[in-house]
Amino acid sequence: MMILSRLLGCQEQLGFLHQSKEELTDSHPVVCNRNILVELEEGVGVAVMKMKSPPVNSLSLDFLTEFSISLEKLENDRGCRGVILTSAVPKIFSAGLDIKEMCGKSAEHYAEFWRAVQEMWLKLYKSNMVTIAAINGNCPAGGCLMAVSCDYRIMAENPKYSIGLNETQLGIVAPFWFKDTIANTIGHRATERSLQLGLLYSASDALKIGIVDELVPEEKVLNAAAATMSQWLAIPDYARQISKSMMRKPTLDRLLTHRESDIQNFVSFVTKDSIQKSLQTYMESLKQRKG
Ligand SMILES: CC/C=C\C/C=C\CCCC/C=C/C(=O)SCCNC(=O)CCNC(=O)[C@H](O)C(C)(C)COP(=O)(O)OP(=O)(O)OC[C@H]1O[C@@H](n2cnc3c(N)ncnc32)[C@H](O)[C@@H]1OP(=O)(O)O
Repeated sequence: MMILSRLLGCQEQLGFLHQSKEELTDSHPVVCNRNILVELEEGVGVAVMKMKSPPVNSLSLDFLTEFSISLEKLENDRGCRGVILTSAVPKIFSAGLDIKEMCGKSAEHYAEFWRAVQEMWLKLYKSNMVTIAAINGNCPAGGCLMAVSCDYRIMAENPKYSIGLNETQLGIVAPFWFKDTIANTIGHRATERSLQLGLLYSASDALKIGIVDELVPEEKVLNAAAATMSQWLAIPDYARQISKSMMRKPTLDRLLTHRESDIQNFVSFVTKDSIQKSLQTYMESLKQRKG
């Protein structure tokens, strides 16, 4: 019930009510949501989802809810066959899960938050559409999860940007389905090293290890994503979708089977004093780094 009311509440915020006339008459309909801008190029059947939640596109409960609803809308739109996921915030793809959602809140809140994280991943990983991440900025932890859940990743070749699952550096643990998703991308051994050490890879190292598929100059990321999209869309949908599902279903089923226990694990993990302390110390270190 709580989730339903949040979804309904969010649908109002989603801004279908706030579209300007220009946006509606444009041949590229734009939906201006609070955290995500969705632009569907109807003739081509490709949507661009631009995350725009400054300063760092952190994945808050509101953001995740909006993301899942937006993706579902595209999924149900027969005119949309592909999605490019990118950021409208300079230098940041996404800073990952919003740490504030994991600090000093109730057990009920943590459970609701974690269900929303699961939902985002389930929707993205099982999408029938072609999904391409156009990574135009830093991409740690939950941001990396989003990227590796797509079918293909193109990253800006900027030495200042990094990508990876750095959870252990915060004193927390990436859950099994984060691990499965990255292992399906870079293999078991590289995942073991990557997870234990909480490695963040530079763009060039990310290409070498296979977290990303291609590097291009920053200003060409979106064009490169569009070019790759047209190659993938040249394959008949049905054959491609069955192949995708064949590869991903066991990983999806594992979370679906253990969804409730995964939420309980998260809640009991995150409510530990030691974990709360680690997360608070990490947030403070982020603030101090600035000063
Ligand atoms: C047994 C296991 C069972 C179950 C599982 C249990 C547990 C948990 C699993 C949880 C999995 C977690 C996944 C995650 O995604 S955790 C988040 C990890 N993210 C990071 O480590 C990134 C942190 N951020 C950065 O490194 C930098 O901010 C970044 C992205 C490189 C950008 O740098 P910069 O442009 O310089 O910006 P600032 O650092 O100055 O940040 C601006 C502003 O944003 C705040 N902020 C940054 N990141 C986050 C975040 N992830 N959440 C919330 N807030 C964030 C930062 O503090 C600044 O705030 P201020 O108020 O000072 O302006």
